[in-house]
Amino acid sequence: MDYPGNLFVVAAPSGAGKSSLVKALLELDSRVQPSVSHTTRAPRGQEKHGREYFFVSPQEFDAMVQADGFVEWAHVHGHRYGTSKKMIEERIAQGADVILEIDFQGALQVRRVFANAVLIFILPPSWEELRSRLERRGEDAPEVIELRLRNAAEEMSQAREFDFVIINELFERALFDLKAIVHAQRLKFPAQRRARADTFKALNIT
Ligand SMILES: Nc1nc2c(ncn2[C@@H]2O[C@H](COP(=O)(O)OP(=O)(O)O)[C@@H](O)[C@H]2O)c(=O)[nH]1
Ligand SMILES: Nc1ncnc2c1ncn2[C@@H]1O[C@H](COP(=O)(O)OP(=O)(O)O)[C@@H](O)[C@H]1O
Repeated sequence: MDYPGNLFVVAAPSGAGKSSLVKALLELDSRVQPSVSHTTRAPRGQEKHGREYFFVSPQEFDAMVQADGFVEWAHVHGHRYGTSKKMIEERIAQGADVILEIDFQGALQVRRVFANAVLIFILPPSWEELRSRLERRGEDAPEVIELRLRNAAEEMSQAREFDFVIINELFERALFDLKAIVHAQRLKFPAQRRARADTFKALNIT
């Protein structure tokens, strides 16, 4: 199905900088809306229910799975995370651009349902830098950091399945790349024709 809005899916190993990049994009571009996932993990420091995630119990998560409420869901770092199907479909049907920040398993599942989804993978410049970002962030216990680093190798081996890869070395450069991908998607023929209907009509382009 061809929706008027675009769907962007961003995946990366934990600590590569995906949340920071998506947050900066959202501040710059009001046409992009975040999708808020459901998770069984506990909130961290400043996180709020309904803002970073919908924090739900394993039983509530099971009920959504049974009701076919997720476009995708996966086990990540010992917890379950899922994307509500209804929330995405409604918004891209209304012409909004929606961005998902999910793990690689989920990203590949989303593409099976929304064939036009744009898959973007964020890589850190090195293993040393990935570790030091996780440590500097100061949100996770040492054993959680070790688990995330062990999972990162598997996650990164999937990068070739994605449409675009951004190396997040210099933050501003990586943000520029992310903006360029979003912008290029909007310039594709059907989107451009919808956005500039008057011009297309004046030029007799159907
Ligand atoms: N499949 C899937 N993965 C998700 C979803 N929401 C978040 N994730 C992923 O779960 C992982 C853990 O996220 P989080 O606990 O917030 O820690 P982070 O890695 O520091 O962002 C990350 O790889 C997220 O991209 C979702 O709805 N579906
Ligand atoms: N290009 C960058 N250079 C240095 N530090 C960065 C860069 N991008 C992100 N960070 C920092 O690295 C840490 C992890 O970033 P975060 O966005 O939380 O990663 P993720 O969402 O991929 O787990 C944060 O403390 C963030 O401020």
